[in-house]
Amino acid sequence: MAEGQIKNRVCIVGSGNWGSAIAKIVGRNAARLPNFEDRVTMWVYEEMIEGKKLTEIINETHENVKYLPGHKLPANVVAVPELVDAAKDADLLIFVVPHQFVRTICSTLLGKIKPTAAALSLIKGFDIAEGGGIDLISHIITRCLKIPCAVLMGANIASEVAEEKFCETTIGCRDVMLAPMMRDIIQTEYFRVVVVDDEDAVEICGALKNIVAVGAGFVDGLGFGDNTKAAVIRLGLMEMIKFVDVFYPGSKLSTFFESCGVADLITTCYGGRNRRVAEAFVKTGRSIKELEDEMLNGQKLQGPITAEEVNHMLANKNMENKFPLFTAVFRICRGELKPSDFIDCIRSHPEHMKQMAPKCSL
Ligand SMILES: NC(=O)c1ccc[n+]([C@@H]2O[C@H](COP(=O)([O-])OP(=O)(O)OC[C@H]3O[C@@H](n4cnc5c(N)ncnc54)[C@H](O)[C@@H]3O)[C@@H](O)[C@H]2O)c1
Ligand SMILES: O=P(O)(O)OC[C@H](O)CO
Repeated sequence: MAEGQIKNRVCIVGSGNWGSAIAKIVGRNAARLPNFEDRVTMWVYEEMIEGKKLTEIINETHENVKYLPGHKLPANVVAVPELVDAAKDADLLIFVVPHQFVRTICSTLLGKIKPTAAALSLIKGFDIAEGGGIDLISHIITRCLKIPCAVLMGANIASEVAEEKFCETTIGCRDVMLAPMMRDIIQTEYFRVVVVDDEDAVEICGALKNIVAVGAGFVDGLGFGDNTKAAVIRLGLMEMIKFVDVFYPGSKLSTFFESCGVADLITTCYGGRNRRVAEAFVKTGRSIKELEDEMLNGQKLQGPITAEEVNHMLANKNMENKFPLFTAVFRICRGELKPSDFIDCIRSHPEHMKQMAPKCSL
């Protein structure tokens, strides 16, 4: 990051639904804070909208008419179609793309960004690692680009944030020098930031909650009620805690009580896209891919792919039965089980077998 009187330049890598909502916040903060350059670049994966380039529409109208229609972006947010042009001078790179695109983006940026830059990832998801495990997206960014990467996750449905409805978010950042800068460029009166140092657990919460949201959509589609959904949320939370406990030991239980944990689970299981498409999947019997294309107008689902990535690791480690909810979501999305099998899969959940309160090593 630039020090002293030098102003930090920000690039937002991504311009989807969440990318555009966060651009509204970041643009305004950059314009008002003395230690940031006013101009914020926003990399846009170029596409044509009714014969016109999306970048041109955004720069002329200050509205991302495809991914966040009805909301004006600040005029200092400039849409740039070339990734390297957008990112090369940035001191802070805010990554906010569907997780399946991150490796390609990193390889395009390799050697083309400032070596002193820092990153903040808003991406909820994992990737498959060599050797049968999973990779955290922030780790991929750090490893590929050789820059530090903090994370931001929370109960943050983009449309509500864009409407400036009050909410909280969690930044996971171990670097005490970078944390205030990250908070300042993000925080507003209506978007309140809590910074914790438990980076990996924050990010894992953000990824895993999307699997639980798919389960919540299944029970909605099957016509169950709020008690059932509460059970899915609770069992999902317990699997999230166990996942972190087993695979990322040393994380803190308190992180699950931040916005990135319980709060995001609740919002996503009631108001998110993963829930909505999973409900339609049960009600219509059509494929998730078909419904994603039809219902989301180019926006991307993260839950079904994350369930697949997590299952890849659980199956390799022979641990699918320890995470029956994650496993059932994966098998139902894949067509190996019927949606109506969901409750049977979680009826005898390990959480129901405990005789006493769990002993958690977190
Ligand atoms: N939308 C939300 O409410 C929300 C809230 C919090 C976090 N998130 C997370 O933020 C991340 C980004 O989500 P989003 O809602 O901004 O995106 P989105 O779901 O709106 O995805 C669409 C974006 O992907 C881009 N895209 C399509 N094909 C591409 C390609 N081949 N390469 C690169 N980009 C391509 C599109 O141009 C568009 O900008 C996800 O991990 C999501 O889980 C989303
Ligand atoms: O719409 P979803 O299901 O991708 O969830 C959006 C956000 O992650 C909620 O915080």
